[in-house]
Amino acid sequence: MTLSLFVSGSLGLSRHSSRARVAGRLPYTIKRLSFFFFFNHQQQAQITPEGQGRTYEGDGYSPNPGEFPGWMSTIWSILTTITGLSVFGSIFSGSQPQGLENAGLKVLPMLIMGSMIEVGRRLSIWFFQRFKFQFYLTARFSEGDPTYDWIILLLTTENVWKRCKDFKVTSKTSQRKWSVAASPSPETEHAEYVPTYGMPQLWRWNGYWIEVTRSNSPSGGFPPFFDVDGGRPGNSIITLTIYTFDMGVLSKLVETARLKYLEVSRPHIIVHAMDTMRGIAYGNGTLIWNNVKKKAHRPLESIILEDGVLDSIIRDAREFIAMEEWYADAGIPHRRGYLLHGPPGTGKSSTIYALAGELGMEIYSVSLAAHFVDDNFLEAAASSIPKNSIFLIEDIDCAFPSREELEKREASLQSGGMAYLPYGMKAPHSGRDRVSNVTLSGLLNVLDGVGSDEGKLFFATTNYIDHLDSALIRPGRIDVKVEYRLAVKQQAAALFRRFYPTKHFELSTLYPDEKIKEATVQERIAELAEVFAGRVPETEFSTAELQGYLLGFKMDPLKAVDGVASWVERERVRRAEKEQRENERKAKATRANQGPDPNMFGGLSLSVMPGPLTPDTFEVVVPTPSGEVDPDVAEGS
Ligand SMILES: Nc1ncnc2c1ncn2[C@@H]1O[C@H](COP(=O)(O)OP(=O)(O)OP(=O)(O)O)[C@@H](O)[C@H]1O
Repeated sequence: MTLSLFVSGSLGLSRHSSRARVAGRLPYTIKRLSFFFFFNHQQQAQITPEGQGRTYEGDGYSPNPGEFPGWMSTIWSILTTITGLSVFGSIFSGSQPQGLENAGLKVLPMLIMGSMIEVGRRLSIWFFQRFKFQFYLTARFSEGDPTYDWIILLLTTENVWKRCKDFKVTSKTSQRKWSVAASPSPETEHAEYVPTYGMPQLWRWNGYWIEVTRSNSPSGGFPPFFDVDGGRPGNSIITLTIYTFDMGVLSKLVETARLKYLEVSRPHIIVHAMDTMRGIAYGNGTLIWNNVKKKAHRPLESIILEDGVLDSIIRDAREFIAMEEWYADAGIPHRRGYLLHGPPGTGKSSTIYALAGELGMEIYSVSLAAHFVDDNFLEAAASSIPKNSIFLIEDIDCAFPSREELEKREASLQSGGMAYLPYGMKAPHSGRDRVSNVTLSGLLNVLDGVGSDEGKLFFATTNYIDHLDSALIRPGRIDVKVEYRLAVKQQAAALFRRFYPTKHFELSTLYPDEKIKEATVQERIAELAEVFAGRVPETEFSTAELQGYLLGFKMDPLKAVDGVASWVERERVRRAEKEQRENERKAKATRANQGPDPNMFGGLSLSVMPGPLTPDTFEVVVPTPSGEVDPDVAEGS
């Protein structure tokens, strides 16, 4: 009775309520109780980091199956079923109040029991949640973000996945894959073993227990036809659950991972690009700098430029990095833009890679010609690049013609025969007018905006500086312009010396026949280098071309020197022939662009023959796409 009164009171029922009313109000009261506990829980859920193994749906809470002891739920459902049946049975078995009274008397203790069990269950969940929220914190690392690479490297080096039994095996390439050593001598391995990290792992780090899980984010409904490390669609997410009160543990862990990453990647140059397939799949805002390549560190000495050029670039970049505070004080955005321009194969890209290695920076390279890169994508890409990185756009001119170029084309269309093009026919070069979905204003915004802030170096390369819009290369966007030229004699000689390091040669092999002189190997190589450079005409060949020639004589500097003059002649002839072919092609294109002669209709030439116009008196000449007349003339019929 006491218990019954207590429950009645706690349920907000008056002592004067009849038992029937108790039975009637009970479901409502239980609901209210549930709401009370749910409400408390939901408050907590709002401050809970995501991904903690429970689901919150709408405004209700449903613990995941198996999360909380299931026996309580079972007992509760049995009790409520029995109770419900008894109540309804009692109500409908007899219409007399006496019957109802008896039913209430029998059922009430069971109801109370059930309610108490449910209350207990809810309370336990509530305390359990609070305990967990107090004692752990979670951190999520998404693939594509630089922190993902830091953490996965730490997990790999700490052998967190050593119990993993599921691997994806691929052949070794320059693509970075975070594989684990499958044998005692991984250097001799020809394959890479990437754990698929299917099972959660428990890891003890610096005295803290950490639970590591890997999941894949939803692919946004994109068909799962492409593969990721785990062989499943979607962007991989590493979740760390650290059992601690102290938020500092997380930042210490991330910093340790970052330092480890820097240490491991220092011998390489890391180049991030966007993965095409994922670019499409996650073009809806999620950026994936996931195509990561490791390149061998390129020593600065291996870059052969005219005296002082390389030094001045490095000095400028170092000064920029060191003067962050000065920029902030002066209210100038801390960014610096470099444009390296000049003929192909003169060392523009090589300079950037060597510089990245020297400054310990990673390169984030975007191709404006990629079909999934538009203004929004570019802006998001640029702003997701971490501080102290190089943002690189190679061949920036290929994305769009300059305003001047467009005006020229416009004028040519106005004055030329293209005005006569029949409806629906495209100008031959119209497909090349826009090889990119990025607009000039979009690119300017990126260079001015957040993407270029925060200590990032922006590098662009081009073979045609005069094709670039003047707005693009004005100071503030491009601060330093460096011209690369075809090789001068001093570069040819330096390249020769680099090609033939003294340690590989005996003096006897550096002299023809027996005319060996008193000299060191170094002196002899230097002498040969001067002869070589003397035979290479100045600013006629790129460094890459000279390198290509020398590669044919890797161990034979004498032959390289002997053959260079005839190679120069052969190259000149080849170039002249190429130029002639190019001129002919241009002439044909111009003829085609000049439009039809007065006898042309819709691109078809009509030659009217004297006499009456019958099907036998005209011929249809079908121009080929290049503007040439098809030799197979179709006779009118
Ligand atoms: N100045 C140079 N010093 C050393 N190597 C060079 C130099 N120029 C070119 N090379 C060599 O030639 C090859 C191509 O060089 P690189 O890609 O840097 O030229 P680029 O100017 O960027 O060409 P492009 O304009 O076609 O991109 C590389 O293998 C590089 O080693």
